[in-house]
Amino acid sequence: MLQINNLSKKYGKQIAVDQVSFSVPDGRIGILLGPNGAGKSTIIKSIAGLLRYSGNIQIQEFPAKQMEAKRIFAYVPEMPSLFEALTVREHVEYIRKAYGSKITEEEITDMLERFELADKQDKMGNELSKGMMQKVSICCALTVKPRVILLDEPMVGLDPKAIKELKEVVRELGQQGVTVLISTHMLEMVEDLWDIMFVMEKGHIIGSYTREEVGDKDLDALFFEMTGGEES
Ligand SMILES: Nc1ncnc2c1ncn2[C@@H]1O[C@H](COP(=O)(O)OP(=O)(O)OP(=O)(O)O)[C@@H](O)[C@H]1O
Repeated sequence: MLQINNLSKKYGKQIAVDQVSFSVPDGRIGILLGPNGAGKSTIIKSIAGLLRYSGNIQIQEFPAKQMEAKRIFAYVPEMPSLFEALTVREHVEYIRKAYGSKITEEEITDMLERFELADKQDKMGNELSKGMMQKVSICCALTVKPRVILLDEPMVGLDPKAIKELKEVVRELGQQGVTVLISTHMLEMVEDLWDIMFVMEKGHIIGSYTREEVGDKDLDALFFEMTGGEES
């Protein structure tokens, strides 16, 4: 479970996020949508512990700032940032050891194969394309075996095969009871993926729906209805 209570963030005098509260239950896939400047990245970075903020963020039963929360939480940033001098495999090993993850060798091999990184295991971080870096970043997050995972624009720069795999992985995570939150502009990429959606505008959540509530209504229609036609 991911729970945000009264989250506020100011940059100087400007209020970027104003008393926002929402939660994503266990095993559910949440998506965070909103026009440019709505405050999505500010929320994501607050959850990931990269910004100072006021309010409470809870990861499972732990406050997000506690070590117990950090151990069960993984974050895929919008811009992958890898160690230049570690190979693909070493990135995964590093995370496995740092988190004391119970991921098995077989699971690592399977994950690297799914993201077409198996034959690139010995490439260094600085020898990878942007898309490959993104895939390594995703694999590092999966290596944690998190209970809560946050993905910021995860499909940007990925090829169609990687997008397909990522969607499948996200669905599998949900089935395993992992809580997922995806921030994205690419409505078509998450159309068939989400369980609960949150739409932000000007620092507030202006609407939230569960899949059950909207039936077959498509995500585009819902989004534009709520934002009055502004581009995502
Ligand atoms: N480092 C910063 N310093 C000052 N203002 C900032 C900073 N980062 C964001 N802002 C402001 O906070 C508001 C919310 O920005 P944020 O990046 O969270 O929006 P967003 O919804 O992620 O937008 P986008 O879809 O364009 O990524 C905007 O008005 C933005 O100008």
